[in-house]
Parts: sequence; C-alpha cells; structure tokens
Amino acid sequence: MQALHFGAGNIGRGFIGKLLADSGIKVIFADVNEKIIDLLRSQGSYRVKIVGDNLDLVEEVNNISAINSKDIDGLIPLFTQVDLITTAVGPNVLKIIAPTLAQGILARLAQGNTRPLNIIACENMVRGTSFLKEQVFAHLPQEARASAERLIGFVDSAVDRIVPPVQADEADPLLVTVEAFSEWIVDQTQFKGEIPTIKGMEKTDNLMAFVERKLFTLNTGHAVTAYYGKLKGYRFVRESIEDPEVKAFVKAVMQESGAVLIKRYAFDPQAHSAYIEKILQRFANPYLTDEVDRVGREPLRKLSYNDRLIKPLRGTLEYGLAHQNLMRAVATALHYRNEQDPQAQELQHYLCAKGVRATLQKYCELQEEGLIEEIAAIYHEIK
Ligand SMILES: NC(=O)C1=CN([C@@H]2O[C@H](COP(=O)(O)OP(=O)(O)OC[C@H]3O[C@@H](n4cnc5c(N)ncnc54)[C@H](O)[C@@H]3O)[C@@H](O)[C@H]2O)C=CC1
Ligand SMILES: O=P(O)(O)OC[C@H]1O[C@](O)(CO)[C@@H](O)[C@@H]1O
Repeated sequence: MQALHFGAGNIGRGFIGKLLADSGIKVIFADVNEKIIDLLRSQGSYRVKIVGDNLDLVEEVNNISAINSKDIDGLIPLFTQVDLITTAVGPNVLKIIAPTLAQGILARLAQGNTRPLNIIACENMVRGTSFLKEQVFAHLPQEARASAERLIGFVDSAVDRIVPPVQADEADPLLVTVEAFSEWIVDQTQFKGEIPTIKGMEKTDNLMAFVERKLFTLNTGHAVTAYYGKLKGYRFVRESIEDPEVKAFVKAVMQESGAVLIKRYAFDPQAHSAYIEKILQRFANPYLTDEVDRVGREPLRKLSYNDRLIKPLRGTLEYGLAHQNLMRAVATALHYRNEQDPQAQELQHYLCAKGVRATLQKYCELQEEGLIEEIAAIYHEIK
C-alpha cells in the first residue's frame, strides 16, 4: 500500500509518516520546503528520536520518498497510485492544498479507477477533514461529485503527540524529536472500502468525544501555559509549567473545560482527572525543548469561536458551569505579543484601535454582553 502525505514537518515526519511507514506502507511526502524534500528524496529515510523518562531511543524510518507539492506534473499521477492521503500542514493550509487534491481526484476518476481512496487531515482542528472535503468539493465540477462521494472517504481524526520544531542539527537535518506518547484516533464510519491496518491508529464511532477531549484539555491547557508563561517572561513551556502559579491556573482551566466534557460526553470524572494530570506531566517533559511562542502561535485561530478557549467557555454557559478561569484564560490570550507572528500583530493592532470588547466580538464571535464585560474587566486588571 502507498500513502501520499502532505506536510513533511514535525507531525508529518515525527508522527503520521512514521506510523504509516512502520506499518509497511510506502510514504510519499509532499511539501513546499525544497530543502526537506531534497533530503528526504536523496536519503530515502530519516530518523526519529523518542524521548522521555528512561527513554532515549532513535528509530529509522525507511520506505519513503518525497516530492515538491508545487510540482503538479509529478504530483497528480501519484493520486492514481495511492490508497491513502494524509495531511499535517496546519489548518490554514488545508484550503491551499484543496485545489490540488481536487485535481488529483479528477485524474483518478478520469482513469476509471474505482478503488476507494481515503483522505485523513491530521490537524489540530475539530473535524478538519470535513472542512477539507468542503474545500475540495468546491473545486470539483458538479458531474464529478457523485463519484467522489462514492469512492473517496474523507475521514476525520484526532491527533495527539507533542513534537516541537526540529533543533538545527547539521549532521542530521531531518531528525525529529518526539515524546513517547501518541494518540491518533479516526472516525471509522467515514472510510470507504477496507480500513487500513495501521499500528497506532485507533478507530472509533464516537470521534467528537475524542477530538474535544484532546483539543479542550491538552490544547486548552497548553495554550494557557504558553500565554500565561509569555506574560510572565518565560521562553519555554517547561519553565512556564514549572512555575506553581502557572501550573495551578492551567490545571484550573483544564478542570473547567473538563467539567464541560464530562457533562457532554459522560466521561468518568476520575479518569478525566487522571488525564489532566498526565497532560501536566507531558508539558513538563524535560527532554523536549518547546517554546511558548510555538504553542501560542496564531492566537486569532486559538481564540476563534470553535477553538480551544472559546468553545469550552461557551460550554460552561450552556451547562451553567463555573468559568472564572476560562474567562481569565481568554483575557490572558488577548495579551499575547509576538512580533514574528502576523496573527499576534493583527490582534494587538485591533485591540489598540478598537478595544477589547470589539476584539472579543470580532475574533471570538462572542455576543453575551455580560461575559464580554467580565472578560474585558479581567483583561484590564491584568494590564
Ligand atoms: N507539532 C505538534 O506537536 C502537533 C501538531 N499538530 C498539528 O499538526 C499540523 C502540523 O503541525 P506541525 O507538524 O507542528 O507543523 P510544521 O510547520 O512542522 O509542518 C507543516 C509542514 O507543512 C508544510 N506545508 C506548508 N504549506 C504546504 C503546502 N501548500 N503543501 C505542502 N506542504 C506544505 C510546511 O513546509 C511544513 O513542512 C498542524 O495542524 C498542527 O496543529 C497536531 C498535534 C501535535
Ligand atoms: O498546532 P497548534 O494548533 O498551533 O497548537 C499547538 C498545539 O499543538 C500541539 O503541538 C500538539 O497538539 C500542542 O503541543 C500544542 O498545544
């Protein structure tokens, strides 16, 4: 079996590509980064370093090749050969690759290929593959849509593994360092044809519970660790979470979002509490060098209506639950500054020009007057 994977970055190489290759699948990486593509192509392998307590393991990933995703003439024929397409390009890039996917699907259909093809977006996003499907279908002519609907599975997934950006290693530029923990959960109801057997890919018919559990616990807590840590002058996630004040706040936020998850999905409260503790330990992994600016990147996305801060906050309103810490988390995120991050720049310009209430309305799409007032008051108090 062959798979085409878009995005040969941290998650592409350190998580999804590795699981696929470890399962005997030939992986073709497609990326816009010419340097990475050249190296992957010429070496035909790369190394993954797995770190944790009593663990310092280097594993080699073989049976791979690579192509520049701008090389359309080379890329499109691959769509007729593979049985699986995965992505780890970042949520904002899905709409950029959608026209290419549509072109590839058309080439496959034109060839009369009736083998099922499954596409899985592995992004920090609720139902990211369904979003990708909408984008792809927008580029398909009407007459191709019924066949695509019948033959192409768009499978949503939840991905969890902390993979910080690669430290420049001249001797081995492809090396990625990952934590031992990993969780990849796919919606088994969305596959077309036989579900491929991939070691480390778990199937469920209740994906939303897993997506929200991960996004509104790990990602919520991580974002708060980043934003509060940044405010306190820390550079690394580990430094931030080791500050008892930060840790207590992050835990309180995760407990508030956890109360929503427990109510919504009937999770066992004790098991959820253990899940939170495990995540706090993962943030403090001394072997990972992870910067608060990576975890806090793109704050407008992280502050959006369905993302890791606002959706749990909305959940607390829905169920009448405590949300003091989630409001403070949003107010803290609004203070995020990073001159290298265009979204952080836009956030600060808008805050400066229009104020906090308008910012909460525009970017978080909050409408509840009382809530907006309370967050604004906390924001100014933090200032
Ligand atoms: N790093 C982590 O710990 C985790 C990240 N994620 C999610 O995985 C996704 C990828 O994240 P990372 O691997 O950390 O980012 P990354 O920045 O390391 O990798 C993204 C890759 O996509 C490539 N890319 C950009 N535009 C492209 C295009 N048009 N065509 C093909 N490739 C393109 C980039 O060159 C880069 O190599 C994101 O959605 C992220 O939220 C999910 C779980 C863990
Ligand atoms: O990748 P995003 O959505 O920008 O957010 C960073 C988050 O993703 C992760 O890299 C993996 O889930 C976390 O480490 C972090 O919370």
